[in-house]
Amino acid sequence: MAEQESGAREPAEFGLDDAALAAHPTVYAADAFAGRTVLVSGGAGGIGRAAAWLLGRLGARVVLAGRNAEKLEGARTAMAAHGLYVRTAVVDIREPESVAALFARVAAEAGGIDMLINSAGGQFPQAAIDFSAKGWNTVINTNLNGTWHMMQAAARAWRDAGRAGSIVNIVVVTTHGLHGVAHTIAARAGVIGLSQALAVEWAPLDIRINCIAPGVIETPGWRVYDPKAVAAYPRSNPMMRNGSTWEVAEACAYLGGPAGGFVTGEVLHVAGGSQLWGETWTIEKPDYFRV
Ligand SMILES: CCC/C=C/C(=O)SCCNC(=O)CCNC(=O)[C@H](O)C(C)(C)COP(=O)([O-])OP(=O)([O-])OC[C@H]1O[C@@H](n2cnc3c(N)ncnc32)[C@H](O)[C@@H]1OP(=O)([O-])[O-]
Ligand SMILES: NC(=O)C1=CN([C@@H]2O[C@H](COP(=O)(O)OP(=O)(O)OC[C@H]3O[C@@H](n4cnc5c(N)ncnc54)[C@H](OP(=O)(O)O)[C@@H]3O)[C@@H](O)[C@H]2O)C=CC1
Repeated sequence: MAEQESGAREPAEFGLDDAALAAHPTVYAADAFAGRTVLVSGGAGGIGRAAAWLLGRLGARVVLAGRNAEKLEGARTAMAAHGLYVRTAVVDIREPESVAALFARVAAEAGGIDMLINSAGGQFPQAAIDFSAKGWNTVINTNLNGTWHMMQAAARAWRDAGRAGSIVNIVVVTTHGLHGVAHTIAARAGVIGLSQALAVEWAPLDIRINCIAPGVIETPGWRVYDPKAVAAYPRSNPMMRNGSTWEVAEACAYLGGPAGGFVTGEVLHVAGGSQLWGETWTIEKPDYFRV
């Protein structure tokens, strides 16, 4: 892979750690989310964790959700030590019953939510022609069906409580330059289309729905990618660098909070322009494309 370099790093080194997330400067006022409750799926992962830290620091009560209780507890402990209000809940977003139980618990223990960030998701790199039925179904179930279960449960809770809400779905860049993850592009394009349909259908319920399409953002999720592919990520966009989870977190605060009050059905790329120029190969680039 001529265009990819060596320089492998350990997955644990990817992204901002809790100490950095506790101290990172923010453009938002310290009380911008005071009185709000935010549920973050994938909240112990890279992007979700940064969003949880930011919104918690801005005064929100935060509920972190994911499958791995130990990971969730690690994130909760770090944030609680900083004086933030954090609760955790185990959920598999692919299972409607698990999602229903999550929302029942959040209603009972936190009085419901005002904002949902769907950051739970992921995929593995593989040439599409080699996808197994199980692999395809896993990625579609996680990213499209799982996100839908979370959105519908949130909307039902808001409708029943007569409460306004906003949803931010973390997707991927679907329109240009991301290769080797066709299953996730199909799933996320589905989430974008769904979000646009629901932005209209649920506007009468005072529910806003937007998506963020991150480009290459350093997180532990990168562990499934070949180190040689990862080494090439900084050259995959016109800004010639990787993005940080904080940059996505601040976009979540904009779209999901009061600043984005008149924005719905939108897709915000936080991708250094990779939706326009550049290529991200998560698998080895075929010789056919080498010029
Ligand atoms: C910068 C680039 C752009 C984007 C970056 C990011 O999003 S990074 C941040 C995002 N974060 C992430 O992406 C997090 C990392 N990703 C993951 O954890 C998983 O890819 C997941 C999201 C599918 C969850 O899976 P899970 O724990 O629910 O399930 P499981 O692990 O048990 O797999 C189920 C089935 O899927 C198949 N299959 C799975 N892997 C491979 C493979 N390498 N090869 C081939 N096939 C594979 C296989 O069929 C397997 O069943 P089997 O044959 O074993 O019986
Ligand atoms: N990092 C990047 O470069 C990019 C990331 N994205 C997307 O952003 C989102 C967040 O990614 P990132 O933070 O990097 O990745 P991480 O892998 O760090 O975080 C993803 C989190 O999702 C949770 N999760 C996965 N499957 C499920 C499930 N079925 N039910 C509940 N939780 C689940 C995992 O938690 P647990 O293990 O506890 O289940 C994990 O902590 C993902 O959708 C990702 O694809 C998009 C473009 C680029």
